[in-house]
Amino acid sequence: MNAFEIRGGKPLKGEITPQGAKNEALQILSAVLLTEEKITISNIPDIKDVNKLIELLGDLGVEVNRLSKDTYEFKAANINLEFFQSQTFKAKGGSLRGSIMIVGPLLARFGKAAIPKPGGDKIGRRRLDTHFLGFEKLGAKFNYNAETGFFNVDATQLKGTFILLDEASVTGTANIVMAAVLAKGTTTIYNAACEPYLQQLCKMLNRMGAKISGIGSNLLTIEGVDSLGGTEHRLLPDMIEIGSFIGLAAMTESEITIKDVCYNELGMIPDVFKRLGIKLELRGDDIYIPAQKSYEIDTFIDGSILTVADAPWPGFTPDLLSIVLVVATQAKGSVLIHQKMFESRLFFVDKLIDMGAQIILCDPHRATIIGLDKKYQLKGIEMTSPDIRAGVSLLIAALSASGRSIIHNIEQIERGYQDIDTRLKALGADIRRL
Ligand SMILES: CC(=O)N[C@H]1[C@@H](OP(=O)(O)OP(=O)(O)OC[C@H]2O[C@@H](n3ccc(=O)[nH]c3=O)[C@H](O)[C@@H]2O)O[C@H](CO)[C@@H](O)[C@@H]1O
Ligand SMILES: C=C(OP(=O)(O)O)C(=O)O
Repeated sequence: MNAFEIRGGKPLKGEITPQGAKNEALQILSAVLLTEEKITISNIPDIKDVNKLIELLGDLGVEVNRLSKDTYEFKAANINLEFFQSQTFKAKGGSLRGSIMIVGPLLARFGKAAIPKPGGDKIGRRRLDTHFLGFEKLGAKFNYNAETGFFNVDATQLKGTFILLDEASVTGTANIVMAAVLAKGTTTIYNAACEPYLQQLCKMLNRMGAKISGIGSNLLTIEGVDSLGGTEHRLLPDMIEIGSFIGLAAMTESEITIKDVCYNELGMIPDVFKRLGIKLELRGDDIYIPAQKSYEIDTFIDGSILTVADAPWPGFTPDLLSIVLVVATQAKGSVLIHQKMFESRLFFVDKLIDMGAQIILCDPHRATIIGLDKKYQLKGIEMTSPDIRAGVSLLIAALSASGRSIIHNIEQIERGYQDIDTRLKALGADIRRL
């Protein structure tokens, strides 16, 4: 297992460009299975989870052509459905969360699909009911084979229908949309997730010939078509990286410009950081963060302590709550972090407490942070990254802390952040891979 050694306490300076969005990439890559024609995708991040899915597509028989560092061409003309039975598929398909989204397209195009129980972060229960209840509504038969650990679905012909999702699941909505585009008749999906990455997926599917309306809302209407064609697609910048860099700048008193952020797609992310007292300016389509000695957490209008909670889009994404939490440890004032969606994502606060942060973990979902207002610097320690976002939060804490920190299990961070050590070094960070 690799580790990072960080010597913290140095302000950083410069420009950083966000990578293409990890979670959009996983949806868009799955969609290439819907057509036998060529699909070109650009701004693909070179990160573990995305590369694993690309490899899996290749194993399934998709022709994969890398045109440049971040641009690939895919052609899913000859899919090997036998591959589902293999041990390789079990190992690779189960190693990331995003692989679940190959089920919808395969079911739609070939009438059957299987997937081992998918991986991803260990951040609490991560059920898949929404996905399979949706497929069943479209007429598929579903079974989970406890012995093999595989979810299987099959259908001779999917039929459009009204589906009220049991929750606004992001990957669940993407999966059901990709199944419904080739179903017979009209599908209406209510309580659909509507975050920008899903909007991107729906727009791409429409360019391929699908008929989806209601994009951006929680009510999607999909008129099924017989087949889909090729297209070109560019991924948005990764909004979680953008939020992480805003947090990094504030914590380390750094002057940083985050380039080409597609500000209009960031929803309430900039405002949440502003409520922590962080100054940021929109310059063109860049976010400029000046070096700040201090930042003060807002209160609610009635003077009560601010709560930052996650919610399905357009609410605040759960993937940035760990970053907000770490940034609050050095703010002036207090904030309650309420992680409603995942029940095991806040346990990493132990490490921050060891570093000197003042945090009360109220229960698995809530933590109160009493900001130190930079009066006491965090101190470097040795720690292990439990999940991707906690990992980056610990990295930010280590960069702001005095002395030396070691972060183990950085594979978690590298699931989602491309060349993070090299890019931070370019800003002046003292970070070394062990
Ligand atoms: C590969 C990928 O894209 N992963 C993202 C995707 O995961 P993923 O699609 O797996 O997450 P879901 O949207 O299905 O659900 C996330 C969690 O929130 C809960 N939930 C969801 C909706 C709802 O209305 N109420 C509710 O409580 C679910 O039970 C689950 O515990 O979306 C999550 C929520 O933005 C992100 O954290 C993940 O990074
Ligand atoms: C939880 C995340 O990823 P995944 O769903 O792939 O585990 C994340 O990106 O923060």
